[in-house]
Amino acid sequence: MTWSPESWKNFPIKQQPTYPDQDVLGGVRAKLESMPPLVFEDEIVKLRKGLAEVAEGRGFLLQGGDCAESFSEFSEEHIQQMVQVMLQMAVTLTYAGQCHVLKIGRMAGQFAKPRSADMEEIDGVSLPSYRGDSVNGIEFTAEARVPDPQRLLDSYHQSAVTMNLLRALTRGGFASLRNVKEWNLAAMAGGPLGEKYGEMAERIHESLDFIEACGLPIEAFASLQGTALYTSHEALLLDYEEAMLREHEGKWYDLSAHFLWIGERTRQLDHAHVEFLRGVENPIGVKVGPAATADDVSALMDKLDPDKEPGKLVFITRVGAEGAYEKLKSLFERVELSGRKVVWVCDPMHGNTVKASSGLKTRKFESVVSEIQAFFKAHKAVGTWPGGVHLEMTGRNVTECTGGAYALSDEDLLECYDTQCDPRLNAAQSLEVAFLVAEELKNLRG
Ligand SMILES: O=C[C@H](O)[C@H](O)COP(=O)(O)O
Ligand SMILES: C=C(OP(=O)(O)O)C(=O)O
Ligand SMILES: [Mn+2]
Repeated sequence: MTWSPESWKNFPIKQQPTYPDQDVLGGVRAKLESMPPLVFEDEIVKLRKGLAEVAEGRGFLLQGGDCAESFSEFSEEHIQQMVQVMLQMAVTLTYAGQCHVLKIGRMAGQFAKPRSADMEEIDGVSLPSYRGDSVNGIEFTAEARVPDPQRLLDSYHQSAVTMNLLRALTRGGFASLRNVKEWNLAAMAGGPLGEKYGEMAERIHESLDFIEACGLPIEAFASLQGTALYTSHEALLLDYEEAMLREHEGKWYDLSAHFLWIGERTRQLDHAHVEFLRGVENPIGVKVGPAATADDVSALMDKLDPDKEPGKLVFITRVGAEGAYEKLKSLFERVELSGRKVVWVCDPMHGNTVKASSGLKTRKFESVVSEIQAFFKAHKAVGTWPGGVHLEMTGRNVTECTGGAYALSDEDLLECYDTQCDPRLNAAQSLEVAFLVAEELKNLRG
């Protein structure tokens, strides 16, 4: 069947809100269609080129951000801290891992959540689950949990403001490599990770002094003056995504973000999400869970990347630490046999969610690290390239995942557990992951 912006409507669809009034939704869709785009075609083309380099083994992708952005946690400080920790992680991977790094935030549009259960029960009261701020409210009341289309417009506006700030923060000044020492977050200062980073930043600073002393002014290198931080989210709400499509030279771009991914719960071949995303020019990610077979992966490649273009398709594996090596190896082998170049990214978060004694969702730092190590080991065995990591993280000093250099315990979780949905690595844990990944990259070369 031929693709059209609306062809997804002919397919079954999962994880969608049921809006009480379709006319209100229609009005919101029309309004979104008339809005300016959040990103531009040329940026998407540039990202695809960057991802093609990663697919060929000449770069590494760092993708990260909140599990769910929210209306209430929105502030300049929150965004700046997220950018800051991503800059710290990227420079760590570049310097210690000696690898060019492409950065994508789960930012400026990550508002919709697929859920394991349709209903949530507390003290015998059962209400529809919270599905992200672009769908309904997190408060446990019947009123808040009714899906409201106006929230799509609110999330569009918050994304636009976030985008504006991201562009300002990454264009120059703050993101210039000359500021490498200033990126060290206050929350980490004095701690083991802050110190480790500080020492590395000092060495980078000295290298820049040396280059300038050789007569090469740093200002002459655009790539050291600022950086590119692309945006991404799960393309879950297809009414929103369709309204953000724009046609350019006969091709369709989803201008709600640079990079879009299909979640583990909505990647069925004959369903609406795969249908919608097969028609857009953006690079596409697909989450790949523990039950995925090599046949599933193979069929997804045929459907989403029929022209076999490196940089188009990104598989984000999230199989869980247990048995990860064997599962991943069989997937990598199949793709290698097909002769295709896809980007393989490790999401060590979503297969490792457990319940703490308090009942809170958490993830153990050691499981996160173990899945990343299995990912690298399996790539080494097959001869394929470990293209990147995908993390749920924040620049704030939250207590949502246990373990790490500060050895957070189950009891510590209650101190600052702020997530809207899944537990995030805090700033120090995120940087610790970056140092460990840098080590893996170095070993791979060595
Ligand atoms: O972020 C991913 C999913 O939306 C999330 O893990 C689902 O959480 P749940 O299992 O609590 O519904
Ligand atoms: C929903 C998510 O993940 P998954 O589809 O892998 O469960 C996510 O990344 O927020
Ligand atoms: Mn999540």
